[in-house]
Amino acid sequence: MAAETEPKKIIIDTDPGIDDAMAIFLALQSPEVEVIGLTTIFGNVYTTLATRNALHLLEVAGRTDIPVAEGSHVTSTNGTKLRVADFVHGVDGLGNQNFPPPKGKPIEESAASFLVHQAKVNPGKVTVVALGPLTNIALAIQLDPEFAKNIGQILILGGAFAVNGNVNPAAEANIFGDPEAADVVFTSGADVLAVGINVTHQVVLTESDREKLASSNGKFVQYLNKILDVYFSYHREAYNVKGVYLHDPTVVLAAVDPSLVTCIEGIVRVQTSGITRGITILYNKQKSIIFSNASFNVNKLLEDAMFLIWSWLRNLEKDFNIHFYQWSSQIRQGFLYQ
Ligand SMILES: O=c1[nH]cnc2c1ncn2[C@@H]1O[C@H](CO)[C@@H](O)[C@H]1O
Repeated sequence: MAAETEPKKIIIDTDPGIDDAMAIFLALQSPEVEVIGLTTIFGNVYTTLATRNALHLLEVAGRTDIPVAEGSHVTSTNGTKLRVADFVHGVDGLGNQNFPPPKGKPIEESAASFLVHQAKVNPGKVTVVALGPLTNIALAIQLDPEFAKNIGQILILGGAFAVNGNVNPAAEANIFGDPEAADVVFTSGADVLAVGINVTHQVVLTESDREKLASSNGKFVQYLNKILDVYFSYHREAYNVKGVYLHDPTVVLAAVDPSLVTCIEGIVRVQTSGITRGITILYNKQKSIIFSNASFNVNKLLEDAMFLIWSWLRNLEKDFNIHFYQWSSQIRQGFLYQ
């Protein structure tokens, strides 16, 4: 008999957020992972609203057994001038739907302390899926010098590797939200896998995909269909695309099925000042340069989005009860790159 593999324990650090909602539902629908907690952060919304939305999404999913730990309200350098993307996700972060307030409450422990604690009791076994600015993760690293060693892997939705950013030509939104924190994480020595917008902009849920989803009466798809309007409008106006980028779900897929992922390895640093504040620089070691600073550590970048949409749909199909398999051949032909 095949040995049962234990599901991978994940903590989702999140700023919900429409694509965060998709990612959280996707994780809850995937038996390969066990969501052991949500930690919250500013980004798409302020932290207070992120906590409220995280609790709400767990109530929608019927998973109030999962704890929510509230994260930092300020950046890792105590910055209070936060850039919040309500123009992408609506003022409530969930497509302006006026959902009722959640019944549940966050736990007493802070996000950083929850991360430290969980990594300590399950050394090497916990994956953090970081979907917002990296403040909580940097605080965890600063709180416990052992955290970078204890944590299994840190998967990051962030960075714009060799492409323009989405906040400005240099910076991607999550890195821009707290560049100092991002640099702490990339140089921490932890096992870091970054999924930049150079990848996620290839993972598009089109209008016709959405129509197919809408024809399902699954609970998650009905909910997502409601909140997606605002996200579609934003993408049409800002990027002139007839679809939405599946940023956060792509990172969850890298946790659910690492075999989908091809990576390149290199050193990543984040610029923290000037007009390129928030830019992510990858040095992929094609040329041997001797650095005077020996503390650089190697990070991995998700390189290839080829099979991700297919896989995303495969997972949600459990709820959507419709069939998408014919799409995989299209994806193999490379339409993602057109
Ligand atoms: O133009 C933008 N400005 C700010 N945030 C954005 C923009 N486009 C997408 N996102 C949000 O930032 C993360 C990816 O960078 C995603 O969470 C996405 O929803």
